[in-house]
Amino acid sequence: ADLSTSIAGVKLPNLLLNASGVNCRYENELQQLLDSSAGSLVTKSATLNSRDGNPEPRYAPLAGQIGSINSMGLPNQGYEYYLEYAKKFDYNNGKPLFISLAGMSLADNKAMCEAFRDANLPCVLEINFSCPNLPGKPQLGYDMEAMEAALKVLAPIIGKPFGIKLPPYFDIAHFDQAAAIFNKFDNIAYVTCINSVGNGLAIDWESETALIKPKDGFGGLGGLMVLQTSLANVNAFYRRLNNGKQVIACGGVTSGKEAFLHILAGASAVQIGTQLQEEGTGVFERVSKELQEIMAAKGYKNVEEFRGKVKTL
Ligand SMILES: CC(C)(C)CCc1c(C(=O)O)[nH]c(=O)[nH]c1=O
Repeated sequence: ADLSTSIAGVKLPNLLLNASGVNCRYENELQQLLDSSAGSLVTKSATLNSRDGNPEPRYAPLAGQIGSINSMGLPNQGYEYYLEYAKKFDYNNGKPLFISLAGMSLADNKAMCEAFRDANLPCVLEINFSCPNLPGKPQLGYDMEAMEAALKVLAPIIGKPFGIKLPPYFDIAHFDQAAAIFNKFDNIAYVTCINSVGNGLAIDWESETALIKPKDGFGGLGGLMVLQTSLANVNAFYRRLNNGKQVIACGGVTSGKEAFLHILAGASAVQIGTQLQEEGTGVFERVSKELQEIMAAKGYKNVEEFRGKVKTL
């Protein structure tokens, strides 16, 4: 079965790719993704200057393989490292390149977007709206006015199709408000739903201790436990976005089954985070095969035949 797809004007031979943040901070990790069965790759969200991130342990899998918790603190090489990588990237290798940006301020996001615009490269920018906002204010993705103000500055600078990485929403009014904002910007080509479910707390019952060190153990939740929230965000934006805007799914994909569900919910591509962290890049081959087996069993030749076709009662 054909798993290829197009996003923001670039063609992915396979709709599976990594979630930003996992196995994508360093060039050697990015090469591992290129050498895998993934159809594309996205870099670790970049900030203006390089960052070490939070003290460890800052990532932990949850017992029973139900998911993960992380408070990495945006460890990355600084945007110029990823700009250089994007300048020497072989765009004829068959897999497109996505670059994630998470400025610590609108000024930082503006400067990074201007640098990528001036370099005029075929890579696709994915702006991480879980980036922090002013102190005391929620992350950008939860501040509708700040999110619209940021897009009014960044969308014209980027000029060409780009994507935004969104935190999960849990209120229908928020789906409505966020989608109405995104529909105002013609060059928002896609949204990636979801980033980790913010500020969970994982505690080990034997040691009576939080699993991760930063933020008193508070961190973003990922993996199978966030699947239903992710499916809802994928489908909510699939139903609300117009003018051909697409949705990339991220959240809870451990096998072909969850990838299939995300496509039913409306996803044009599917990112894998926690399962990639736990299993390694072989996950792309395994999930691709499982998805193709499911499609064959159901008689689907390509994903267009069932994308967004989730039935309701
Ligand atoms: C949470 C932020 C540090 C503000 C952004 C980077 C990020 C991180 C991180 O680097 O801690 N972890 C996630 O699960 N998603 C993210 O978007």
